[in-house]
Amino acid sequence: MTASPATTPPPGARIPTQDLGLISPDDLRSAGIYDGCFGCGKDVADGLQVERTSSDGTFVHGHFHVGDRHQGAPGLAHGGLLATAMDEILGTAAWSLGRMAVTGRLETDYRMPVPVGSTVYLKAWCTGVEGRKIYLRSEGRLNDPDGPIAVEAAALFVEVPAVHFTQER
Ligand SMILES: CCCCC/C=C\C/C=C\C/C=C\C/C=C\CCCC(=O)SCCNC(=O)CCNC(=O)[C@H](O)C(C)(C)COP(=O)(O)OP(=O)(O)OC[C@H]1O[C@@H](n2cnc3c(N)ncnc32)[C@H](O)[C@@H]1OP(=O)(O)O
Repeated sequence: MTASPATTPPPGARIPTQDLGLISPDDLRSAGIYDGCFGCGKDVADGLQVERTSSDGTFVHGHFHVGDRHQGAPGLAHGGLLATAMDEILGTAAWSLGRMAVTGRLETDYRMPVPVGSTVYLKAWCTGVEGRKIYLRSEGRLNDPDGPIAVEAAALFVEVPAVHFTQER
């Protein structure tokens, strides 16, 4: 992955090990908080419906199925949707560290076309934290957790206060 300086942690940035586990859409729904995410909302018919499957303090994993509604070129996934999938799993990795954070910068490398009908297996991990800045990487593999890398990303997430998500911001 060719990451820019903005998404590369500075020397000495620490890598946190805290793992709060996955916050699933079901958790959010039952808490009455949130059900409308384009990336993971189960009831968002045209969304990606990314399913998060595990978190072990280093890596978070998930997957999604590429449907007709995700097409760009005929029969192939749209690149913007693949970037969205990267954003989703990167955000999951940041939040599973107990950090309320939003995407500041997202860089994506597309390595292979992703056909409609594929399942993309997602993985993300933190490469360093400095102050409010959280550096992360992710990858999406084709049709198998160990399949070829079709898309990969580097990102800078920035920690924000809860008011970021309210009308009062
Ligand atoms: C997000 C999910 C919400 C859901 C909530 C509900 C339930 C949660 C449950 C589960 C969550 C699980 C998973 C999450 C899933 C998906 C994640 C999706 C994430 C998104 O899809 S989220 C939407 C897109 N996102 C935005 O909508 C952000 C808009 N934006 C801003 O809100 C501000 O722009 C902000 C806050 C980014 C910074 O603003 P600010 O004023 O607070 O701080 P400031 O500007 O000082 O930046 C501080 C330091 O970051 C550096 N920095 C900032 N941006 C940079 C850039 N682009 N390039 C290089 N460096 C950058 C500065 O250079 C400085 O660095 P330094 O400290 O060294 O000077």
